[in-house]
Amino acid sequence: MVSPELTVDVSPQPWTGRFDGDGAEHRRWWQAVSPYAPGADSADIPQKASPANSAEVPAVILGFASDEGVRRNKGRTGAALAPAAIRSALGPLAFHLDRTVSDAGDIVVSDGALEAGQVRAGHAMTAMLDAGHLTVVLGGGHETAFASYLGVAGSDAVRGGKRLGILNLDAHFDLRDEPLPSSGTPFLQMAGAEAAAGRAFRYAVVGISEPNNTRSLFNTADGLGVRYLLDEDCTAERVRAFVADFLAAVDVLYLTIDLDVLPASVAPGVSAPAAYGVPLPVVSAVCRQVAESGKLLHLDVAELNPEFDVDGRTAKVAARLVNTLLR
Ligand SMILES: N=CN[C@@H](CCC(=O)O)C(=O)O
Ligand SMILES: [Mn+2]
Ligand SMILES: [Mn+2]
Repeated sequence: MVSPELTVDVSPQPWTGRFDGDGAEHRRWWQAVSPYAPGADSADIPQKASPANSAEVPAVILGFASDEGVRRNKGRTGAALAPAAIRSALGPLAFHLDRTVSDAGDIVVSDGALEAGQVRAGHAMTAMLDAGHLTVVLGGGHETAFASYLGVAGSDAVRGGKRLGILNLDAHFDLRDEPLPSSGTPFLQMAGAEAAAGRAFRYAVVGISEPNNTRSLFNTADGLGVRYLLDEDCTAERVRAFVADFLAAVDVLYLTIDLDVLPASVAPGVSAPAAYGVPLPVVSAVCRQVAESGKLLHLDVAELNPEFDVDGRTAKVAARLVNTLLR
């Protein structure tokens, strides 16, 4: 198999964390993660390309260091620092995973060059997906989601006819109709791209805050057939049933977590903190449910803003959710 090209702006940096020993029983993320080398791991061995157990699919992490989407959306910038902050929070965590994890480094969005960065990240992701990896993108503002979509939409799985579902954990629809793409527009961009590709747009959102989305955004969501649960309706039981229904209607899932879905006390380090929010145990249960479905193709975590974080609280939550999804 020919190794796919990978061009990133920042190569993988060393991971750090507490050292308890070299043995497997002492292993933490910083000891387990290796630099991504296209073609080097078991995913490229044909008989291992589709492991029977989805918990053994190798994962690869890619950072999307971008402030431009939030800047264009008139929010508080700082999310470009998030990939490094999430890696720092992941590094010391005990490693209980059955899969390998590698780090491909970062795509860096320079001022104004959002669209080009999204395309570059998408290409890198598609190559990783087609080599048999579970891809994990660390944003960036929620403009990260359109980069993720480009990667997923270009994959053999989706081009080959697998029904794609996009599940967003978010206080916002991010269906804004604006002249320029931003952190507020990615899912309307996806709706247009899916229509152009002749595919159904399957988009569901858990955690919508009614006072933080205008009537116009609700109308757009209704017009596109978007399924959603309001934050106040997010009991564990209702969320579980909602996610199960959505999963049943798709073959592969792209899960995107906008950390502002969580209460501001749990996730203060975001551009737009949530006054209400979905409790962490409910969000964590969704992650477990998605992981156990075996349908997870790609995930990303967006909107962490380390400049407004408190004691790294939001970064730690992001790391914990990534760990749960890969477990
Ligand atoms: N990523 C997008 N976020 C929200 C921001 C809302 C706000 O700033 O209040 C949106 O565009 O709706
Ligand atoms: Mn969002
Ligand atoms: Mn949001």
